[in-house]
Amino acid sequence: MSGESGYYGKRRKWHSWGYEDEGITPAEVKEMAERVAQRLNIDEPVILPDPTLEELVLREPRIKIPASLQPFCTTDKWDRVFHTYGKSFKDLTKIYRRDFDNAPDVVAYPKDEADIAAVLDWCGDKGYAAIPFGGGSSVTDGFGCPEDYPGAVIIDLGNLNKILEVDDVSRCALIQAGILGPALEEQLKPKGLTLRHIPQSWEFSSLGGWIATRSSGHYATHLTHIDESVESLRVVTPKGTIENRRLPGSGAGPDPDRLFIGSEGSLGIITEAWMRLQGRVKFRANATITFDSFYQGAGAVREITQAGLFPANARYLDEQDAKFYGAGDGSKSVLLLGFESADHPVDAWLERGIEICKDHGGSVETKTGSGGDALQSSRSGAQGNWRKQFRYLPRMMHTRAAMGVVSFTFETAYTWDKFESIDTEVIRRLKKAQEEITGGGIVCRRFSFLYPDGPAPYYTVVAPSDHSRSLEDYQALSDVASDALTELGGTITHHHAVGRSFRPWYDKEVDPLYRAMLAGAKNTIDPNWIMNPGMILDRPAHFKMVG
Ligand SMILES: Cc1cc2nc3c(=O)[nH]c(=O)nc-3n(C[C@H](O)[C@H](O)[C@H](O)COP(=O)(O)OP(=O)(O)OC[C@H]3O[C@@H](n4cnc5c(N)ncnc54)[C@H](O)[C@@H]3O)c2cc1C
Repeated sequence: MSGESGYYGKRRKWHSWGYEDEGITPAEVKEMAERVAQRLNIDEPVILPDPTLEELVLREPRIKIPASLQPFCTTDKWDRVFHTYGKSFKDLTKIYRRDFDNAPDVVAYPKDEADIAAVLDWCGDKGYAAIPFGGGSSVTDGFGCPEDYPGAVIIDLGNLNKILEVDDVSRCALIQAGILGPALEEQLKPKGLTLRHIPQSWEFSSLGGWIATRSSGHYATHLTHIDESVESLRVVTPKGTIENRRLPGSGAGPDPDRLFIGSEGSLGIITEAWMRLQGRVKFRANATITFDSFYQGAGAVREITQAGLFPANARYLDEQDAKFYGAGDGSKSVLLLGFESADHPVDAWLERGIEICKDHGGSVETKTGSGGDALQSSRSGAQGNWRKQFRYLPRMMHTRAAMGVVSFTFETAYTWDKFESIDTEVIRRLKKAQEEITGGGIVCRRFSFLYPDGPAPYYTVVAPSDHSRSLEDYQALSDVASDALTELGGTITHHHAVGRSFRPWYDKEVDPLYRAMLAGAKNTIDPNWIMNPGMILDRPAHFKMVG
């Protein structure tokens, strides 16, 4: 059973991104480390070797698996290690520090809802934490087990990986929640349909994880969040199963799906979803446009979004970000603008977008319309480099942890009226903190998603450090960013979820009375507070086990 659950039936690396049989060569690691070291003026980075399973010390499992659950539950070391962490900089640094003090006690690989219900019953009886696991790509500490629980059980949904039904009249499909991005699209392709929800973590993230974290995918505008593609959900909770009705829209009270979308495993386990689909893309048109300054191009991007053009792609990178992704030479901000359709040519939309950019002083570097090979052009030049790095960089992200530099991203959203003032202040505070804490570093940003009323800026922070303090330096810098966003009026997360990492700031962002109302809902369906403790809400101090 160990590690072989899931559609592809093969093991993934537990200390980095990718399958075990996919090699990142030592030369690639060295090249990446040298590039980062050069940009941060580090003379000779010390690159730690990859950790091995043998050298890790785990505490003994604190709990015993009942006989009825043994066929799909395990305490094997590999399984406990693989499911200890997500993939944030903090996680990867702890992995390279060989710190597995808080590994889960048991990992369950349920085949169906009956197995899930049986595990939840067991956890409910004993007070063990029950923690759902989709693709494991959480970057916000989505799985950590609280110390005050007598045991922690990870529920890996990798065996729930099928498309169960396709309604091609309404263009929807019933899909199991544990399916990863590639398997989902593979199974839809013969029907000529697509979900077209492609976060950067697509290869190793699941439908249930996307819904539980309100992820954002391929579309820079319009169908940005997974929320818009959910038609209805089925959720197994400790108190029973909730199945919502399939409806294209409804005015019947608060939306019952919405409570679970973004609940991060704290209310129950999403097992199936009817998802709205689309035809596969036939027409594309795209252009690369440069601007002398980030704020100049931001004006163009705002006007495009407010004109109702809804580009599929409108990644707008500042000078440093463009250089980092190979989309520019570091002297200009770069807008990668793209339109697509399964039904009609989109050249008119691109032309209007370009017109707006030119009004704001933009220069068109490349352009391909529906008549040309827009697919090919999105795979070459600035567009292609960005696309390639977008897929390749996750495979290399452990390098930064291995070399002891600080490297993390964070994202937010706020309204356009506050854009320049918040952005300037966030960068000012981060640069000051970098001077004080790490003696310098890089801060760059892009717009990853756009709304008519505001952008979702995405910041990358890289700073020199060393193995003895990189985690502490990361936390100090990340706290500065989180404090700034909360104080200045942005959200603490646009699409990476709250997790345990951003709970203190989420608690400030959301009205206390609303959180009390959520706690009431949780108490009804999870009276022993076993579901992913610490996510969104904390178990009340006066809590007593029931049942
Ligand atoms: C390299 C990289 C790139 C990323 N790019 C993006 C991006 O472009 N857009 C974006 O939105 N995010 C991105 N992320 C963050 C992450 O991929 C998303 O949060 C994703 O939605 C998590 O899906 P998952 O299946 O991996 O969930 P997991 O990491 O397995 O779980 C995330 C949380 O959801 C809970 N959960 C998982 N499945 C279920 C379920 N079926 N029912 C209830 N709760 C569940 C877990 O308990 C956990 O708390 C990225 C992460 C990495 C490492």
